[in-house]
Amino acid sequence: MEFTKGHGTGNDFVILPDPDGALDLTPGLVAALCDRRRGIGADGVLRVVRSAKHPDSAALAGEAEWFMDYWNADGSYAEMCGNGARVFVRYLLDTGLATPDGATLPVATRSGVVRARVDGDIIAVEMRRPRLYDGSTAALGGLTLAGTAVDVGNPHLVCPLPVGLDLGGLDLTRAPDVDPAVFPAGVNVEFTVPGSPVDGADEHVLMRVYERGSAETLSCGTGTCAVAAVALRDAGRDTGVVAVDVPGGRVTVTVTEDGCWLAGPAVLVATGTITPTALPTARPA
Ligand SMILES: N[C@@H](CCC[C@H](N)C(=O)O)C(=O)O
Repeated sequence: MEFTKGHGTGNDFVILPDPDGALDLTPGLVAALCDRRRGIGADGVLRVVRSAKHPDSAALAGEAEWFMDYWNADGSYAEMCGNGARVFVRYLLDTGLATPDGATLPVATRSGVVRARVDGDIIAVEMRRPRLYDGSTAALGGLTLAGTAVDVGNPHLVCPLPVGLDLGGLDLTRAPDVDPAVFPAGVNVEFTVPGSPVDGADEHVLMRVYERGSAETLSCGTGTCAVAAVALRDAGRDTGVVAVDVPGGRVTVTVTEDGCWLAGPAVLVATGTITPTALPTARPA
């Protein structure tokens, strides 16, 4: 089984080419591949399959040739992965499965078709405009933090920290407790503090994230979109450009009237061959 390893601002993925959808990809195999000591190690898996060849994307085959079959490290599915989409596009281009023609490149996901633009090292994807819902809370380490629920195709809870709380001091070695009535399918939880002004950005935010299905990651693209939308709302704006610093680097989020562009580096670092029989015993998600 061939693989490529790639990342977007440190959010890392095992990429599996499977154009005809022939691979029997199970939650156990995904978890084994993502195991950082016994497998390859990653926050998630991106299977590269023709849209026409996968039941979740066949209806989108007329709009996008390739389907990003995204899985979290624990073997669960997610509807959308912003950094994954950017790395997926890097893979399509570098392997010649798609050709940059100056226009946007469509990619099918479980949350619909996203469009990508390439500018050298930077890959930007346009996703849906984040939808802001009611407040909820996240509890960790004896703190209960207020946040805003945000839908970016997948669920998020954005919690700006009260003044005086240190972002780096949060213990994200375990999942924050959230309200299961508000998030019955789980949620990605972002914690933020304001940053100092950045040229070309209307707002600047520093963020850490605890991802559903992957634990703390160095970056979460959809999370940065959720954070940007909340920062703009709190600044009294509907649209704008937000620089978001994550532990793995910086992305730029541009919220428009009808969408949200996520831009940042996307890098492929290795290719190789997996020995499936040597992987840790498949375990259920
Ligand atoms: N890291 C991703 C989000 C991946 C999915 C998430 N863990 C979920 O379960 O919703 C991103 O870059 O958006």
